[in-house]
Parts: sequence; structure tokens; C-alpha cells
Amino acid sequence: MNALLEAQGLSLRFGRVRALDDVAIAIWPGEVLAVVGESGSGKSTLLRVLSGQQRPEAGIIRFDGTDIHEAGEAALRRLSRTDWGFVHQNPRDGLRMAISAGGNIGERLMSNGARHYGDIRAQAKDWLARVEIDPARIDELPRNFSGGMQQRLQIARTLVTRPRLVFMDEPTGGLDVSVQAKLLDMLRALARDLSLAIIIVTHDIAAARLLAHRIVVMRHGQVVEEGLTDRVLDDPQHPYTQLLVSSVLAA
Ligand SMILES: Nc1ncnc2c1ncn2[C@@H]1O[C@H](COP(=O)(O)OP(=O)(O)OP(=O)(O)O)[C@@H](O)[C@H]1O
Repeated sequence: MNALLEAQGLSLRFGRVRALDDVAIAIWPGEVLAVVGESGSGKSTLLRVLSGQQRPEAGIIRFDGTDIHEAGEAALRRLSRTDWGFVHQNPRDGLRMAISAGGNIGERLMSNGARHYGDIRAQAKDWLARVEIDPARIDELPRNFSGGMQQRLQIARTLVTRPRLVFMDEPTGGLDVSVQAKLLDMLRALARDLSLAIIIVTHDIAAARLLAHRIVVMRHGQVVEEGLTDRVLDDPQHPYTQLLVSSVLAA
């Protein structure tokens, strides 16, 4: 089996800061990969670069074997609408707050060519139910929803077109602990049921443990350790991972 997304030699500086320093990473179909590390270690930059939102100074990124930058801007935009999804930490960055919940889901379907109003509305209702939002609220604006509901709506909007790979940047950040737990359970079930590949950036080691098959640990723009989740968390090899894991256990 070939990697779904594969990157090598990724480097990017901001002034004197090396946000990415020769990073290599691969994700396989249906795999959940967590990227962990302290604030400023380069996690969000890596996600932006892997998803084509920011160009690296050096390195290559292949999706399904094709260099995403060589394929051109139009191909990259098409990937973002079809095979890829992006879930932002702040749902406001991933939703359109001035259109209804159903409109948010339907818009992504329409950008993929759906035209039949009845079908679009039926799919929107179906997805609202899947993310445990009452379908009767389909015509409400997202601003009427709680933070957890907005995040679930963003997930519905992203997944309705069945992407194969979803980039998630701290999707549970900023939510209450009980809301986070519910969202994580939902993400785990969706990833399994839809065979989604997910690259999730998180500060939260417990979330990584729950969701991820594999973990990549970043520090100062470099990958310092990677491996199967249980191995990395139960038997960390790099001193920085040991510190990261022990600071969570002590908290
Ligand atoms: N647009 C930018 N301009 C200047 N510096 C940036 C920019 N984006 C990121 N950086 C710097 O690059 C480094 C990596 O930042 P990044 O946001 O990727 O880290 P992170 O691990 O995601 O942190 P956090 O967990 O706090 O989001 C940091 O030193 C940051 O200040």
C-alpha cells in the first residue's frame, strides 16, 4: 500500500525562526496521525504546508503520488474541495456564520457539483443528525449554536463530500472538557466508519492517545520522535517526548 500523503525535506523559516526544519512525514489511507509538541514547535505550520495553504522553502509533498505544487493551483484547489478537508480550531474560520447550518453543509456539496435542492437538503439533514444536531435546526444560523455544536457543524460541512484526508488543527481546543470528550468520541467513530485518514495537531496527549494510530512529536521545527501511539506514549525514547509525557502524567 502506498502512502496517501508523503512529504520529505520540508523547511520553512520565518525570519530567524525555523518553523520547519527538514521534516519528513507520511500518512496512510484510513490512518489517524497525531502531531504533538509544545507551543511554537511548528505543528500548525506543518499542517498549513501539508495542506497546500503555505508553500515550503524546500521539500516535496505528494498526494496519491502526485507532487501537489507541480500539479498547479487549480489542481490544489480541487483537492481542497474534494479529497481533502480542513477542520479549524475556531469554527468561525471553517464556517460561514451568515448562512444557515444547512447552507453551510450544502455549499460544500454544491462546490462539488450537486445541484438538486431536495437532495442537498436531505444530505444536510442527514449530516446534522450524524453529528448530533437536531435536523429541525437546519435553517438556523450557526451563531445560535454552542461552541461544541458549531464545531460539530464544521465537521459535518467538511465530511459531507467524503474527503479521504482531513487536516485538523486543535479541533477540541477552546471547548469545555466534557464537550471535548464528546467531540473526540464522535471523531473516533467517524474516522472508523468512513475510513478517514486524519492528521490532527493537538496539545492534548490524552486526545492523541484516544484517536491516533501513530504519533509524531515535534520540537523546534523538527520531528524528534514518531511511532505507534502506545509505543510513543508508554515507552518514549527521546528526552523531549519523555518530558512531554511525564508533564501530562504529573498534571
Ligand atoms: N506567519 C508567521 N510569521 C512569523 N512567524 C511565524 C508565522 N507562523 C508561525 N511562526 C513562527 O513559527 C514557529 C512555529 O509556529 P507554529 O504556529 O507552527 O507552532 P505550533 O506548534 O503550531 O504552536 P501552537 O501550538 O502555539 O499553535 C513559531 O516560532 C511561530 O512564532
